[in-house]
Amino acid sequence: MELNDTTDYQLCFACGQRNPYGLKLVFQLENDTIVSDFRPQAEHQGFPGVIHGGIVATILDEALNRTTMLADVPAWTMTGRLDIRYKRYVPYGPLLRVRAKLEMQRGRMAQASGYVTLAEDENVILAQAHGTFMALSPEMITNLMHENPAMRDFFAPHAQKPSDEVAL
Ligand SMILES: CCCCCCCCCC(=O)SCCNC(=O)CCNC(=O)[C@H](O)C(C)(C)COP(=O)(O)OP(=O)(O)OC[C@H]1O[C@@H](n2cnc3c(N)ncnc32)[C@H](O)[C@@H]1OP(=O)(O)O
Repeated sequence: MELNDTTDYQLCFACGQRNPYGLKLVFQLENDTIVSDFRPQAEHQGFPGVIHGGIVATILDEALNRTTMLADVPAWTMTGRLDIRYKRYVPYGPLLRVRAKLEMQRGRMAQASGYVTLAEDENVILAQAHGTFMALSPEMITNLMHENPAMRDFFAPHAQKPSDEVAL
């Protein structure tokens, strides 16, 4: 299972390593948990010294979204709903850590939860989230691969099987 896009696309705002404006998140698997560390840059602040809530939301969104790769039927998903509780302000400076877990999968829908802490102190939760994610249809993945050939390797396991293909 590939958690990170290593194709020559890599333009996702959260995880694309070629996106000059992106967060360049890299995900790892620790048992059943998706984990990523992130060091905010000056331009990620809202109030001085405080990481913008939208950036925190992006980190949580992307991490929760990745948990659907851990499902019995792994799937690339669209975020349908994301509920965030900002418990404490996220400081500019220290390394951050996000952890996310898949809670359930039923049909095309999955639910996940996760939280952001300082990497050096995971006891204090700064923000936590719960979300609902809907699997991209095989047809959509097939279209994505058609329009973005560079992403074929990434999406191929989730594309339509030849037997599913509709005769033209
Ligand atoms: C390249 C490297 C990797 C990149 C990863 C990038 C991750 C990016 C994460 C994102 O930012 S995704 C972009 C932000 N999200 C969107 O743009 C989603 C926009 N919304 C949609 O496309 C559709 O509304 C959605 C896919 C979420 C659902 O539409 P569907 O047509 O697939 O579902 P439908 O409306 O038929 O509903 C099917 C079931 O799901 C339920 N459902 C749909 N949307 C829901 C929702 N939001 N929350 C809870 N349940 C939902 C719905 O009630 C229903 O339940 P039942 O079957 O029991 O009737």
